[in-house]
Amino acid sequence: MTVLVEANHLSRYYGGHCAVDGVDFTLKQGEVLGFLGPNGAGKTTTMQMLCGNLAPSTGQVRINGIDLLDRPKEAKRHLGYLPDTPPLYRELTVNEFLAYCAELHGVDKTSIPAAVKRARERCGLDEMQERLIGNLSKGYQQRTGIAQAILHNPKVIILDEPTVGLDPLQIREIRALIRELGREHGIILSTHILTEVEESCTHVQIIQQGRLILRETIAGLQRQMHSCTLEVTTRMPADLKTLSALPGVLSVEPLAGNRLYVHHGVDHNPAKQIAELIVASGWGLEELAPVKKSLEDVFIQLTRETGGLPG
Ligand SMILES: Nc1ncnc2c1ncn2[C@@H]1O[C@H](COP(=O)(O)OP(=O)(O)OP(=O)(O)O)[C@@H](O)[C@H]1O
Repeated sequence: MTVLVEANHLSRYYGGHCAVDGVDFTLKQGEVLGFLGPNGAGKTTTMQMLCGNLAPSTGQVRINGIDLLDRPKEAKRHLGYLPDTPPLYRELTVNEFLAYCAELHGVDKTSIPAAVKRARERCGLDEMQERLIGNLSKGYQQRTGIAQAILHNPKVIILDEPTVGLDPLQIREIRALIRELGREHGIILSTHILTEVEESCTHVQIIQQGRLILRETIAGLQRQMHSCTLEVTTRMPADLKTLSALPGVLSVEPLAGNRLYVHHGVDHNPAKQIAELIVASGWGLEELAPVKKSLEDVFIQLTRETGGLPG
């Protein structure tokens, strides 16, 4: 798969303070990369360096194989950017605004109408084309912001918090649009919303105190969400001592009613033995299921392990 963004040992100092510290990563075509991190972790600084708006103190960024520092104009032709506050002109219609942006992106004059039509269609804006931007709902304004980012058909799209301030229906629509755009382009999506990463992204990257602490596929992240705990419910009270003696069981934690948590080792899942014991003992098996950690749990655990979050 084509590598669209390659960042090598990217660092940025503000005076003596190191905001981004030796970040490496790649983005390939067809990937939607969710960029997460606690406040002040270095997300905005990294995104600004990737867009060519901020010079790195050290390191290199290549966009579609072109060095962003050596050939910025050429490299930026392959980049589309939606900042967290989209630069929209409220007094222009959608068509007027997109045509103006196409000009700014350097789209050849004769190609502008076709470029505007294509971006408008892809972002579901056809019915709004003659409306003033100031009169559009927030969801349609955000679509207009995304349309301006893809006008010049860039290989890489960078979206900063694209669903902030939208209602649940609009959020769902924008996420579907991002997934669709992700098939043809490479997308980097900065967000604070963990479920957004699960819903829209193929990969996730977590930055903490300027360093990358995780780069994973969403499938890999979902594997990390499996904890080593089983929740068991029986009809009759189970004998905790007998359960604890099963191979692989580390401890048994009684909950309310006839519910229990059985904690086990990473390499040994005793679900089958537990089920057999409950049936053989006549305790009546009602439920036996793995307890899943939320993405939030994984995020907090990772950022705590690397010493970032208090508590
Ligand atoms: N212009 C600046 N001058 C000095 N320090 C800065 C500047 N911009 C950012 N910083 C510092 O660099 C660090 C990283 O900031 P950055 O804005 O990149 O983080 P972030 O992950 O985007 O945070 P947030 O989620 O709060 O926007 C922070 O400690 C911040 O205070």
